[in-house]
Amino acid sequence: MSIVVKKWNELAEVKAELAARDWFFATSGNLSIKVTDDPLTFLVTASGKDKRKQTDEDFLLVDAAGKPAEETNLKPSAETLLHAEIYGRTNAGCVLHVHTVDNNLISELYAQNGEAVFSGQEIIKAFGIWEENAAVRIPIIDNYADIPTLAREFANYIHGDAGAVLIQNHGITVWGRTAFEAKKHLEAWEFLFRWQVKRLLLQRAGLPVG
Ligand SMILES: CSC[C@@H](O)[C@@H](O)C(=O)COP(=O)(O)O
Ligand SMILES: [Zn+2]
Repeated sequence: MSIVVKKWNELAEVKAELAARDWFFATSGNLSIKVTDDPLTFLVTASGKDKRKQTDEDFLLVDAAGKPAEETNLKPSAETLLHAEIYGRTNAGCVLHVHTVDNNLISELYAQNGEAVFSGQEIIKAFGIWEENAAVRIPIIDNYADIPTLAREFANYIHGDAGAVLIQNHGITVWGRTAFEAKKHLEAWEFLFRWQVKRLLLQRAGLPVG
């Protein structure tokens, strides 16, 4: 099996799992997986598709600049530049972007702080952090309509081979060394977002949550 086919299958599996979670509303979301390092190429979702559907036109191979690396009628994701920034600056192997109601609410609630901070949750261990009472923080950036501008701002928050950024009233972009790690981190962030939104509502209702 060629490396492209192997990576295609791996990304298709992650895409199906995120689809099963109903995280691809209204064609939103984009995913990618690195295929080669030198030269850098990665498979990225084709733009504008319903990512819940599985077809043989789901992904296309692009280069370090996010341009198609081979002849195709498909258009790479509108947000391919963000993926390219991550692969160009880190050893990440996979990038996942989803829009959920909870990640949008958290991005709006904490936008003025420039980040959202979470602590006191066992699931934080999914980030490989084992200290008691550890806190995790996710930066929140403005949602520029101009993608090169968004990618430049986003690049300021790419600090390692695994990470995540919330784009205000838009969605989350998560990356990891492997597809497994990226998906694990995405699920952990979405757990924390959902927990916090529910917690705030329960607090508001006067229920005894911390
Ligand atoms: C209705 S989705 C809005 C898009 O602009 C974008 O944010 C998105 O996540 C999907 O775009 P795509 O070009 O299909 O990757
Ligand atoms: Zn998006």
